[in-house]
Amino acid sequence: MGLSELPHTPEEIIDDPMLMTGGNYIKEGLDSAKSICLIFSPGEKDQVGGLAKCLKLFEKHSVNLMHIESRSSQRFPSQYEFMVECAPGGDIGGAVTNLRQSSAYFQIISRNHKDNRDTVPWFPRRIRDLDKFANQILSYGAELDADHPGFTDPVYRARRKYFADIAYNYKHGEPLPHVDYTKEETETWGKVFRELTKLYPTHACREHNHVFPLLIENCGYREDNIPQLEDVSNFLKDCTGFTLRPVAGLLSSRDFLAGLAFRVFHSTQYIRHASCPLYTPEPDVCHELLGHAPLFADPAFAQFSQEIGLASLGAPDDYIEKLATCFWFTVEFGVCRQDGHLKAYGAGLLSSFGELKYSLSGKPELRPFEPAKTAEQKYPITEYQPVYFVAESFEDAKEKMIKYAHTIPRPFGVRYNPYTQSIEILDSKPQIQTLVDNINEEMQILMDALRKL
Ligand SMILES: C[C@H](O)[C@H](O)[C@H]1CNc2nc(N)[nH]c(=O)c2N1
Ligand SMILES: N[C@@H](Cc1ccccc1)C(=O)O
Ligand SMILES: [Fe+2]
Repeated sequence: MGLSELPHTPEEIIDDPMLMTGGNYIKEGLDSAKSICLIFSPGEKDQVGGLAKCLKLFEKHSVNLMHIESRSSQRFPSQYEFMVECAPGGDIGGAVTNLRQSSAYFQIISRNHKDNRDTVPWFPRRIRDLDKFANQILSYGAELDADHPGFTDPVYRARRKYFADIAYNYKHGEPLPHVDYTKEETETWGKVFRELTKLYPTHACREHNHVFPLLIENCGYREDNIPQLEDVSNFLKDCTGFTLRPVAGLLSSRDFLAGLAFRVFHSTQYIRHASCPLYTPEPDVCHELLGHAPLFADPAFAQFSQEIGLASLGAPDDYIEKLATCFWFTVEFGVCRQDGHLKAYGAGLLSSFGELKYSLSGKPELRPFEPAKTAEQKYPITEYQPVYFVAESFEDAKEKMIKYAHTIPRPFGVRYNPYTQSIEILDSKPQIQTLVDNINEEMQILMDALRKL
């Protein structure tokens, strides 16, 4: 597709005040998995018609654009900043070289990072960018074992397709689709719920046991009812600002962690196959709602999760893998000591009554949680873990994990702006100045409150 075949030509965009202001966009029609995003501000002298000149450059180098937007620059307050998304192909290298020379600010963010080693891997910058993850899941039969318990059951497969469609079609901002679960599905939930709630008082960490009664009271957590994602999401939003969005299955670590930066938790909505309620090789609604959701209602845990998410944005692949491994052995399968007893705080344990019992039985190997070492440990995703890492306390695990996350190299700082629900890339003085001003205002509020105490 050439530039001229885009839904709008560059001239049309510039002439159309609607497209040049605040929320302008060109609808994306292409697969964005391999696109490259360029963020740039034209030099000072190029303010008038700056974008038009740049767009000509892309045309000259036969680069197709999928998306263009303009914002007021946070780095040079009197100037504009542009984000263009280029489809793979054409002479992108030539266009980049040209553009870099004439730009006051220039940054490349690449979705196809493997072929573009010197660029920052793509990451979502606005909350609605999470819509792009929908069809990037690992599926059973392909990446996951084909001996999945539901693989040969046509009724179960049809049901999974139904849930996958909900997730694929979901767009940020919509209410989370309400699902009528079948009698069999509710019975599976009932069995998992009954067995787990028997174990929680002795096996789950204090924080999980503290929040659980609130979910029973507010969100319809009952043996005979599978809670609706919408109700849980609204509850979490009130507690910590966390929200859920439906996902069709296991997301890549990079995408899953990126969601956390926005305090968004990707949640599956289907339930495990009825034949094996005690353990499933994939996350399901039991795992998300019984394992993960309770802790996202805890402010300190919510903050911790978001920090891991922020640390992952734009991180190199090998660091994502290390971060995900630490995440796996803490948030997913972590064990900690509380009052001298071993307790589970990992969601994968708190949702599997088989593995929950097993993990604290004394049989599996236990090692102290030490991020640098834990990050190197290989692990299976479709069977009980052979090794668990024990933290001295829940607090200790969080602290060590955050320290570790901050060792990830990246050429800029990032910050989540909750008002615009977007990630700010902090790499200029004016931005830092704005941040300092904000903190100053918070200090005023603090001092005022202190005086009144
Ligand atoms: C980050 C880490 O790999 C983690 O275990 C993720 C992977 N992807 C996921 N995807 C979904 N849908 N749900 C999850 O709980 C996870 N966990
Ligand atoms: N094994 C977990 C689900 C899960 C699968 C994969 C990763 C994390 C959790 C359960 O049975 O509840
Ligand atoms: Fe999980």
